[in-house]
Amino acid sequence: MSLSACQPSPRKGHTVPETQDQTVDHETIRVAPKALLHDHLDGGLRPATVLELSAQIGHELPADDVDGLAEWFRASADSGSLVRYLETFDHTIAVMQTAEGLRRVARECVEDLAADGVVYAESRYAPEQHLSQGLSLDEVVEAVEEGIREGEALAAEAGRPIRVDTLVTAMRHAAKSREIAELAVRHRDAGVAGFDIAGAEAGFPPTRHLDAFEYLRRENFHFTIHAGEAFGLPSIWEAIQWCGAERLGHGVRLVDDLTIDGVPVAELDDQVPYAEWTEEQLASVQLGRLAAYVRDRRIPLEMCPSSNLQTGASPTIAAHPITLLDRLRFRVTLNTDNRLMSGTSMSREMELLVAEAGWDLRHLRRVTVNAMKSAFLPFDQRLDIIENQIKPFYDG
Ligand SMILES: O=c1[nH]cnc2c1ncn2[C@H]1C[C@H](O)[C@@H](CO)O1
Ligand SMILES: [Zn+2]
Repeated sequence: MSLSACQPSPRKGHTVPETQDQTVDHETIRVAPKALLHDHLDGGLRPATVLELSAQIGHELPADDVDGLAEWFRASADSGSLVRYLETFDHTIAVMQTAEGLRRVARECVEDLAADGVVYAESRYAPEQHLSQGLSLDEVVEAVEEGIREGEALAAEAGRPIRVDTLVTAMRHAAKSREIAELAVRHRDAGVAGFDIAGAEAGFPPTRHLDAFEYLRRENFHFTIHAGEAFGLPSIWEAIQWCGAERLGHGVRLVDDLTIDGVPVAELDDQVPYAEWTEEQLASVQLGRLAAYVRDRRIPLEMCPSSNLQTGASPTIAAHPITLLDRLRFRVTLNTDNRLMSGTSMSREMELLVAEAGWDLRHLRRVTVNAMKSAFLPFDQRLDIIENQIKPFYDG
């Protein structure tokens, strides 16, 4: 992909002079420090690792070489339906059933993120899906944390320091969320920074898991909820107002609560890309009560553009609500969701927005700082990363 390839490359030290045109080239994006809040551990395996581990355990795969398998995941996830998208995880979860497999996948995840310039990430997975070979829930968490610490050490040795915390997820169709919430809290001092629910959204509202969320609040623990991806405003409303979610996983359907003269913005006749909207057009957008609450309270949106294209939540990158919500100053963050299923990375998500949605370095800085502000990390540590890693790069 060519991205303003004629732009001057950044100064030595990879900082960007304040006077420089804010368009951004491939190399600047690659080296820019990134913060990632929404990345599934079981959605980010290397195809080569899936092949190798499958061969060891006799698991049958739909392709037998690296490129073929990578393409199979991407194409199969490209179904336009979240439920079908989720079926592809059978092949990654199959090779994450032993401590060794989990440790390796976690280690490689950290190395891959660090190589992409990510300096802080929260990696999530559902321990209840990794019990088929006899591991206990605690053993699953311990294996993942070991792998992450190994990955952090290797990345530091390679000169790419990264901090990775985990979010422990409960599957929303199951009835284990209270037990999983207690598991997360048990490991809070060993790298688990928060809790989440994931899986098919329609038919499985967040309030099914109210007991878990009430428990987590009593424990002063952090949680986010996948909401407003395959289902609309009621799911977001429940996640925030009933369950007390601190952040929203996706939240893309919040756009349904934005109107101009009573018409939802996504249904306007004249569909101009959000990047091209004038200030006057932006000022004419009316926020419904829920959208206004989300913006007023600075509730972070963990947005994942490529994933949303695959599940049908958005038609194109240019028309993705992330650009409108950012321009309206919601607290937007940019994420990968599932790097394997989307064939993506943080750099690629940034490149797509620059190439197709009019983003420049100021947008990338904003979503990066937003993500760090919204991390489930102690305040002083968030500040340290913003001041010492993110701002020195983006502000030059
Ligand atoms: O985007 C998603 N929405 C809902 N659930 C998801 C998404 N991506 C991954 N998951 C599910 C599948 C994984 O097995 C599980 C835990 O990471 O979370
Ligand atoms: Zn997700």
